[in-house]
Amino acid sequence: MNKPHSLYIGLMSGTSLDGIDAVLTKLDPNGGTTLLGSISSPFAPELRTALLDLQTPGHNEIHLENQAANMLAIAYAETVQQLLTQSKLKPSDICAIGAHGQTIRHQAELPNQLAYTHQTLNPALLAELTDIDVIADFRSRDLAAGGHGAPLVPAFHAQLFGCNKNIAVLNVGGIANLTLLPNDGEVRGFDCGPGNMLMDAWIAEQQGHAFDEDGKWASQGQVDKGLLTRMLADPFFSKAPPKSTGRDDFHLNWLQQQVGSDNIHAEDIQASLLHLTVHCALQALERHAPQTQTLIVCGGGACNGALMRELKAESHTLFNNTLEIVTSEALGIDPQLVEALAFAWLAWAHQEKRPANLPAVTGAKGLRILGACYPA
Ligand SMILES: Nc1ncnc2c1ncn2[C@@H]1O[C@H](COP(=O)(O)OP(=O)(O)OP(=O)(O)O)[C@@H](O)[C@H]1O
Ligand SMILES: CC(=O)N[C@H]1[C@@H]2OC[C@@H](O2)[C@@H](O)[C@@H]1O[C@H](C)C(=O)O
Repeated sequence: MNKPHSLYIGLMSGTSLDGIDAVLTKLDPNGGTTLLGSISSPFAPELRTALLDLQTPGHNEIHLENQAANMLAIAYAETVQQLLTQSKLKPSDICAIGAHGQTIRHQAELPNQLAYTHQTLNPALLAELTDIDVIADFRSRDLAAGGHGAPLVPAFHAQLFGCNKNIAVLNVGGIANLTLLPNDGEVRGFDCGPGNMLMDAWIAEQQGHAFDEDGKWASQGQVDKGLLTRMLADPFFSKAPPKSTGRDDFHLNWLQQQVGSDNIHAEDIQASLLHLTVHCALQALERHAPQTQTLIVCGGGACNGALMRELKAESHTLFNNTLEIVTSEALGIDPQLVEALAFAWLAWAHQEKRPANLPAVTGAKGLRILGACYPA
């Protein structure tokens, strides 16, 4: 605290489980962000397996979870070290690290029970290894105040993209989430359904690839109308916000149940999953912000050419050719770094004692300061 600079590091490892996105940013006194450097490091296979195994309940979870939390802290610390070396900086130059951790459970609505969410990470070890203040556990306080603890990026999207136009931001990560930035109203946002996660899971199961490069495999298939209809009948899609989801709700078993005993070609399943992602996002946008003029796409899905083409094609029908769709790249922001930038900003907000949740988004009963600090 009280460092002369306002340099922050943001560390994000999201629901795709593809690795760590790290950014070094300079924060101005109003929360304006200037990106100074970035690194993306894929997870080592054993760490990815350990984190993936924890997504479903299993034997000896407490031990396994703590081991994974330690491994993740070590992987985060190595990434921070690379970022410092690359930027020719030392730990004392950095105000704080905002570290998301890995979501392994997200139970934001439990009938007759208190809700919870859990991002695994050993933040004390990360502070010890880096000698930098670490801010972690950003979601719990919002949940304690009755919110979903997610999505948290809408406040940052408002800061980054401004609120004076009818803009929406679509993050297509493992899960897809929308931020609505109307020019005359409150910032809103919610998770709209699966992003890349089911497509990743299906191509991994069928072909052993981590993801469908540029959506090429999906492009070889046709949407299966029966499968699409069954998938869209999942109650999550018709729920009103606030709403959030994760691997707890959408996973390979969920897909296999929807396919059932139908004999559908594997590439048609992939095409249907791509269409599901596109359709759910645009339908939610049309339902909640039909006046939107520009949709900014970020997250790894922005790098999927087939997904971007289908978003544009489907929007012509739903929005009558009035919706412009761009990736954040067009605005000079790497789509894959937006969430890591958000966690640097959330760390800044914590250190500045500024509330960073949006009750209109998460459903919390009030504004709250997010995160817990582990001093260097
Ligand atoms: N060139 C590409 N072609 C197709 N898909 C891609 C490409 N590059 C990235 N992706 C997709 O983006 C995913 C990673 O996206 P991202 O890093 O935004 O997710 P995340 O941050 O883990 O998820 P979330 O936002 O839900 O927390 C990959 O798993 C893959 O599905
Ligand atoms: C519980 C959790 O980790 N949720 C993630 C996930 O990934 C995308 C979407 O679902 C979003 O709600 C959230 O992440 C971003 C960073 C958020 O909080 O805004």
